[in-house]
Amino acid sequence: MLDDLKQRFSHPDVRFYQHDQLIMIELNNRHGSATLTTHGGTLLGYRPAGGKEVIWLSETAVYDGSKPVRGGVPICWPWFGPYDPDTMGADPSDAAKKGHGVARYELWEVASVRSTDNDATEVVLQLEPNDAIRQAWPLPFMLKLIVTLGETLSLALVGENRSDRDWVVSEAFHTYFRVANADGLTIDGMDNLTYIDKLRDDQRFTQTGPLQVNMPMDCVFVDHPDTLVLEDSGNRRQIVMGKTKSASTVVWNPGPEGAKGFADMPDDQYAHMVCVEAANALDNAYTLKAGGSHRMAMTLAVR
Ligand SMILES: O=P(O)(O)OC[C@H]1O[C@H](O)[C@H](O)[C@@H](O)[C@@H]1O
Repeated sequence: MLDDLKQRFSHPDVRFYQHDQLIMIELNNRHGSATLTTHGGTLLGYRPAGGKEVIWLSETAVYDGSKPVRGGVPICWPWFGPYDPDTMGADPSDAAKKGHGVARYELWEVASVRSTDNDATEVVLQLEPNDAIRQAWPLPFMLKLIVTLGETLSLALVGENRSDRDWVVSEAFHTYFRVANADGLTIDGMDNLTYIDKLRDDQRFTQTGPLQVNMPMDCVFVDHPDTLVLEDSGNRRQIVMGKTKSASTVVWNPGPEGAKGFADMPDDQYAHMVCVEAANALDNAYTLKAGGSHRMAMTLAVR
Protein backbone atom coordinates (compact mmCIF):
# COMPACT_ATOMS: atom_id res chain seq x y z
CA MET A 1 0.00 0.00 0.00
CA LEU A 2 2.64 2.48 1.10
CA ASP A 3 5.08 1.36 -1.60
CA ASP A 4 2.33 1.56 -4.17
CA LEU A 5 1.52 5.15 -3.17
CA LYS A 6 5.19 6.13 -3.21
CA GLN A 7 5.50 4.75 -6.71
CA ARG A 8 2.30 6.06 -8.22
CA PHE A 9 2.44 9.53 -6.71
CA SER A 10 6.17 10.20 -6.60
CA HIS A 11 6.76 13.96 -6.29
CA PRO A 12 9.74 15.93 -4.90
CA ASP A 13 7.53 17.93 -2.48
CA VAL A 14 5.58 14.96 -1.13
CA ARG A 15 6.55 12.15 1.26
CA PHE A 16 4.37 9.18 2.21
CA TYR A 17 5.01 7.35 5.48
CA GLN A 18 3.25 5.23 8.04
CA HIS A 19 2.41 6.24 11.61
CA ASP A 20 1.03 3.30 13.59
CA GLN A 21 -1.84 2.11 11.35
CA LEU A 22 -2.27 5.32 9.39
CA ILE A 23 -0.80 6.54 6.14
CA MET A 24 0.58 10.03 6.37
CA ILE A 25 1.29 12.44 3.53
CA GLU A 26 3.71 15.26 4.15
CA LEU A 27 3.95 18.24 1.80
CA ASN A 28 6.99 20.47 1.87
CA ASN A 29 7.79 23.41 -0.37
CA ARG A 30 9.09 26.97 -0.13
CA HIS A 31 5.73 28.11 1.30
CA GLY A 32 5.87 25.78 4.30
CA SER A 33 4.76 22.29 5.22
CA ALA A 34 1.53 20.41 5.78
CA THR A 35 0.67 16.88 6.89
CA LEU A 36 -2.39 14.83 6.04
CA THR A 37 -3.62 11.35 6.76
CA THR A 38 -5.78 9.29 4.44
CA HIS A 39 -7.81 8.27 7.51
CA GLY A 40 -10.76 10.62 7.40
CA GLY A 41 -8.99 12.79 4.80
CA THR A 42 -7.74 14.77 7.76
CA LEU A 43 -5.18 17.56 7.64
CA LEU A 44 -3.03 17.18 10.76
CA GLY A 45 -0.61 20.06 10.52
CA TYR A 46 0.24 23.29 8.71
CA ARG A 47 3.28 25.41 9.27
CA PRO A 48 3.95 28.37 7.00
CA ALA A 49 7.65 28.86 6.12
CA GLY A 50 9.46 30.49 9.04
CA GLY A 51 6.32 30.34 11.20
CA LYS A 52 4.88 28.26 13.99
CA GLU A 53 2.42 25.38 13.75
CA VAL A 54 -1.14 26.59 13.10
CA ILE A 55 -3.09 23.39 13.72
CA TRP A 56 -3.67 21.76 17.10
CA LEU A 57 -3.14 18.02 17.29
CA SER A 58 -3.72 16.07 20.47
CA GLU A 59 -0.68 14.46 22.09
CA THR A 60 -2.94 11.56 23.04
CA ALA A 61 -4.58 11.16 19.63
CA VAL A 62 -5.10 7.60 18.42
CA TYR A 63 -3.51 6.50 15.13
CA ASP A 64 -4.79 2.91 15.03
CA GLY A 65 -7.71 3.72 12.74
CA SER A 66 -10.34 2.89 15.38
CA LYS A 67 -11.54 6.50 15.55
CA PRO A 68 -10.77 9.89 14.02
CA VAL A 69 -7.45 11.47 15.02
CA ARG A 70 -8.24 14.10 17.69
CA GLY A 71 -7.26 17.49 16.31
CA GLY A 72 -6.34 18.63 12.80
CA VAL A 73 -9.16 19.34 10.37
CA PRO A 74 -11.70 16.49 10.48
CA ILE A 75 -14.11 16.54 7.54
CA CYS A 76 -17.75 16.56 8.67
CA TRP A 77 -19.92 15.40 5.76
CA PRO A 78 -22.74 14.88 4.72
CA TRP A 79 -24.02 16.03 8.09
CA PHE A 80 -22.55 18.15 10.84
CA GLY A 81 -23.07 17.22 14.50
CA PRO A 82 -25.62 14.57 15.42
CA TYR A 83 -27.83 13.50 12.51
CA ASP A 84 -31.12 15.35 12.59
CA PRO A 85 -33.85 13.44 10.71
CA ASP A 86 -36.22 16.43 10.93
CA THR A 87 -34.08 18.63 8.72
CA MET A 88 -32.06 16.04 6.83
CA GLY A 89 -34.80 13.49 6.15
CA ALA A 90 -35.57 10.28 8.04
CA ASP A 91 -33.98 7.10 6.73
CA PRO A 92 -33.97 3.43 7.81
CA SER A 93 -30.20 3.69 8.27
CA ASP A 94 -30.51 6.42 10.93
CA ALA A 95 -29.53 4.12 13.82
CA ALA A 96 -26.08 3.66 12.23
CA LYS A 97 -25.41 7.37 11.84
CA LYS A 98 -22.47 8.61 13.91
CA GLY A 99 -21.63 12.19 14.79
CA HIS A 100 -20.38 14.53 12.05
CA GLY A 101 -21.19 12.30 9.07
CA VAL A 102 -19.37 9.40 7.47
CA ALA A 103 -16.26 10.98 5.94
CA ARG A 104 -14.06 11.37 9.01
CA TYR A 105 -14.21 7.67 9.93
CA GLU A 106 -13.15 6.22 6.60
CA LEU A 107 -10.02 5.62 4.54
CA TRP A 108 -9.74 7.99 1.61
CA GLU A 109 -7.81 7.28 -1.57
CA VAL A 110 -5.10 9.42 -3.05
CA ALA A 111 -6.37 10.64 -6.42
CA SER A 112 -3.52 12.90 -7.55
CA VAL A 113 -0.39 14.77 -6.52
CA ARG A 114 1.03 17.63 -8.58
CA SER A 115 2.60 21.06 -8.67
CA THR A 116 0.22 23.78 -9.78
CA ASP A 117 1.02 26.56 -12.25
CA ASN A 118 1.58 29.03 -9.46
CA ASP A 119 4.20 27.05 -7.60
CA ALA A 120 1.95 25.35 -5.05
CA THR A 121 1.80 21.65 -4.22
CA GLU A 122 -1.59 19.99 -4.49
CA VAL A 123 -2.79 16.65 -3.15
CA VAL A 124 -6.28 15.38 -3.96
CA LEU A 125 -7.95 12.71 -1.84
CA GLN A 126 -11.26 11.10 -2.66
CA LEU A 127 -13.88 9.02 -0.92
CA GLU A 128 -16.54 6.82 -2.47
CA PRO A 129 -19.07 4.70 -0.58
CA ASN A 130 -17.89 1.38 0.87
CA ASP A 131 -19.98 -1.15 2.83
CA ALA A 132 -19.49 0.63 6.18
CA ILE A 133 -20.54 3.96 4.69
CA ARG A 134 -23.57 2.47 2.94
CA GLN A 135 -24.91 1.20 6.27
CA ALA A 136 -25.14 4.79 7.51
CA TRP A 137 -25.59 6.58 4.19
CA PRO A 138 -27.03 4.45 1.38
CA LEU A 139 -26.93 7.11 -1.33
CA PRO A 140 -24.08 7.10 -3.87
CA PHE A 141 -21.67 10.03 -3.82
CA MET A 142 -18.15 11.12 -4.63
CA LEU A 143 -16.28 13.35 -2.20
CA LYS A 144 -13.02 15.08 -3.02
CA LEU A 145 -10.65 16.96 -0.77
CA ILE A 146 -8.19 19.22 -2.58
CA VAL A 147 -5.32 20.37 -0.37
CA THR A 148 -3.09 23.07 -1.82
CA LEU A 149 0.06 24.31 -0.09
CA GLY A 150 0.91 27.66 -1.62
CA GLU A 151 1.09 31.17 -0.22
CA THR A 152 -1.93 30.12 1.78
CA LEU A 153 -3.03 26.65 2.72
CA SER A 154 -6.25 25.89 0.94
CA LEU A 155 -8.73 23.06 1.48
CA ALA A 156 -11.62 22.51 -0.89
CA LEU A 157 -14.32 19.90 -0.32
CA VAL A 158 -16.29 18.89 -3.39
CA GLY A 159 -19.34 16.72 -2.77
CA GLU A 160 -21.11 15.12 -5.72
CA ASN A 161 -24.57 13.60 -5.41
CA ARG A 162 -24.48 10.51 -7.64
CA SER A 163 -27.94 9.33 -6.64
CA ASP A 164 -31.25 10.04 -8.31
CA ARG A 165 -32.71 12.05 -5.45
CA ASP A 166 -31.92 15.38 -3.83
CA TRP A 167 -30.63 15.38 -0.26
CA VAL A 168 -29.78 17.96 2.39
CA VAL A 169 -26.12 18.43 3.28
CA SER A 170 -24.56 20.04 6.33
CA GLU A 171 -20.77 20.01 6.57
CA ALA A 172 -17.66 21.49 8.15
CA PHE A 173 -13.92 21.78 8.10
CA HIS A 174 -13.74 21.10 11.84
CA THR A 175 -10.47 23.04 12.24
CA TYR A 176 -8.64 22.80 15.56
CA PHE A 177 -6.34 25.81 15.87
CA ARG A 178 -3.27 25.84 18.08
CA VAL A 179 -3.25 29.14 19.96
CA ALA A 180 -1.16 30.48 22.84
CA ASN A 181 -4.19 31.22 24.98
CA ALA A 182 -7.72 30.23 23.98
CA ASP A 183 -9.47 31.81 26.97
CA GLY A 184 -10.76 35.20 25.80
CA LEU A 185 -9.12 34.86 22.37
CA THR A 186 -10.51 37.52 20.04
CA ILE A 187 -11.99 36.60 16.67
CA ASP A 188 -12.64 39.53 14.34
CA GLY A 189 -15.21 39.55 11.57
CA MET A 190 -18.15 38.29 13.60
CA ASP A 191 -19.93 41.55 14.41
CA ASN A 192 -23.71 41.55 14.16
CA LEU A 193 -24.04 37.84 13.44
CA THR A 194 -26.82 35.63 14.70
CA TYR A 195 -25.59 32.60 16.60
CA ILE A 196 -27.20 29.51 17.99
CA ASP A 197 -25.78 28.58 21.38
CA LYS A 198 -25.78 24.80 21.78
CA LEU A 199 -24.92 25.12 25.46
CA ARG A 200 -27.96 27.32 26.09
CA ASP A 201 -30.76 25.20 24.64
CA ASP A 202 -30.05 26.28 21.07
CA GLN A 203 -31.23 29.80 21.84
CA ARG A 204 -30.41 32.53 19.32
CA PHE A 205 -28.35 35.60 20.16
CA THR A 206 -26.72 38.43 18.25
CA GLN A 207 -22.97 38.96 18.46
CA THR A 208 -21.86 42.55 18.95
CA GLY A 209 -18.30 43.48 18.02
CA PRO A 210 -15.40 41.03 17.94
CA LEU A 211 -16.03 37.62 19.48
CA GLN A 212 -14.24 36.63 22.67
CA VAL A 213 -13.86 32.86 23.10
CA ASN A 214 -15.58 31.60 26.27
CA MET A 215 -14.97 28.32 28.00
CA PRO A 216 -16.87 26.16 27.39
CA MET A 217 -18.35 27.38 24.13
CA ASP A 218 -20.32 25.69 21.35
CA CYS A 219 -21.93 28.19 18.98
CA VAL A 220 -22.99 28.12 15.35
CA PHE A 221 -22.83 31.54 13.69
CA VAL A 222 -25.22 31.48 10.74
CA ASP A 223 -25.21 33.51 7.52
CA HIS A 224 -21.51 34.23 7.82
CA PRO A 225 -19.75 33.75 4.46
CA ASP A 226 -16.93 36.18 5.24
CA THR A 227 -13.30 36.15 6.28
CA LEU A 228 -12.47 35.98 9.98
CA VAL A 229 -9.28 36.63 11.92
CA LEU A 230 -8.03 34.86 15.06
CA GLU A 231 -5.95 37.24 17.16
CA ASP A 232 -3.38 34.77 18.48
CA SER A 233 -1.53 37.57 20.24
CA GLY A 234 0.43 35.27 22.60
CA ASN A 235 2.11 33.89 19.47
CA ARG A 236 2.35 37.40 17.97
CA ARG A 237 0.33 36.44 14.92
CA GLN A 238 -3.04 36.67 13.28
CA ILE A 239 -4.52 33.62 11.62
CA VAL A 240 -6.77 34.57 8.72
CA MET A 241 -9.47 32.21 7.51
CA GLY A 242 -11.02 32.86 4.11
CA LYS A 243 -14.17 30.99 3.11
CA THR A 244 -15.90 30.09 -0.15
CA LYS A 245 -19.46 28.77 -0.14
CA SER A 246 -19.34 28.32 3.62
CA ALA A 247 -22.23 30.24 5.14
CA SER A 248 -21.73 29.24 8.80
CA THR A 249 -18.89 29.40 11.31
CA VAL A 250 -18.78 27.12 14.32
CA VAL A 251 -16.75 28.05 17.40
CA TRP A 252 -16.13 25.29 19.92
CA ASN A 253 -14.00 24.87 23.01
CA PRO A 254 -14.79 22.11 25.55
CA GLY A 255 -13.50 24.10 28.56
CA PRO A 256 -11.78 22.53 31.57
CA GLU A 257 -14.64 20.21 32.59
CA GLY A 258 -15.55 19.18 29.05
CA ALA A 259 -11.93 18.35 28.19
CA LYS A 260 -11.85 15.72 30.94
CA GLY A 261 -14.52 13.78 29.06
CA PHE A 262 -12.25 13.20 26.03
CA ALA A 263 -9.97 10.17 26.41
CA ASP A 264 -7.86 11.41 23.49
CA MET A 265 -7.32 14.99 24.73
CA PRO A 266 -4.96 15.88 27.62
CA ASP A 267 -6.86 17.65 30.41
CA ASP A 268 -4.98 20.95 30.12
CA GLN A 269 -5.11 21.30 26.34
CA TYR A 270 -8.45 23.09 26.11
CA ALA A 271 -6.45 26.21 27.01
CA HIS A 272 -4.36 26.02 23.83
CA MET A 273 -6.91 25.01 21.22
CA VAL A 274 -10.05 26.40 19.72
CA CYS A 275 -12.13 24.98 16.92
CA VAL A 276 -13.20 27.59 14.41
CA GLU A 277 -14.98 25.77 11.65
CA ALA A 278 -15.85 26.81 8.12
CA ALA A 279 -19.23 25.14 7.78
CA ASN A 280 -22.70 25.00 6.31
CA ALA A 281 -24.75 24.01 9.34
CA LEU A 282 -28.25 24.38 10.82
CA ASP A 283 -29.95 27.25 8.91
CA ASN A 284 -27.26 26.98 6.21
CA ALA A 285 -27.65 23.29 5.37
CA TYR A 286 -28.39 23.14 1.63
CA THR A 287 -30.00 20.82 -0.89
CA LEU A 288 -27.55 18.90 -3.02
CA LYS A 289 -29.48 18.10 -6.16
CA ALA A 290 -29.46 14.66 -7.77
CA GLY A 291 -26.45 14.68 -10.11
CA GLY A 292 -25.26 18.00 -8.70
CA SER A 293 -22.13 19.01 -6.81
CA HIS A 294 -21.07 21.61 -4.26
CA ARG A 295 -17.62 22.99 -3.45
CA MET A 296 -16.87 24.55 -0.06
CA ALA A 297 -13.37 25.94 0.48
CA MET A 298 -11.27 27.42 3.25
CA THR A 299 -7.92 29.18 3.08
CA LEU A 300 -5.61 29.69 6.04
CA ALA A 301 -2.90 32.34 6.17
CA VAL A 302 -0.74 33.78 8.93
CA ARG A 303 0.41 37.36 9.22
O1 LIG B 1 -16.14 14.66 19.81
P1 LIG B 1 -16.47 15.02 18.40
O2 LIG B 1 -17.52 14.13 17.82
O3 LIG B 1 -15.22 15.03 17.55
O4 LIG B 1 -17.07 16.47 18.37
C1 LIG B 1 -16.46 17.58 18.96
C2 LIG B 1 -17.36 18.83 18.88
O5 LIG B 1 -17.59 19.13 17.53
C3 LIG B 1 -18.37 20.29 17.22
O6 LIG B 1 -17.70 21.47 17.31
C4 LIG B 1 -19.68 20.33 17.95
O7 LIG B 1 -20.34 21.58 17.83
C5 LIG B 1 -19.49 19.96 19.40
O8 LIG B 1 -20.75 19.82 19.99
C6 LIG B 1 -18.70 18.66 19.55
O9 LIG B 1 -18.53 18.34 20.92
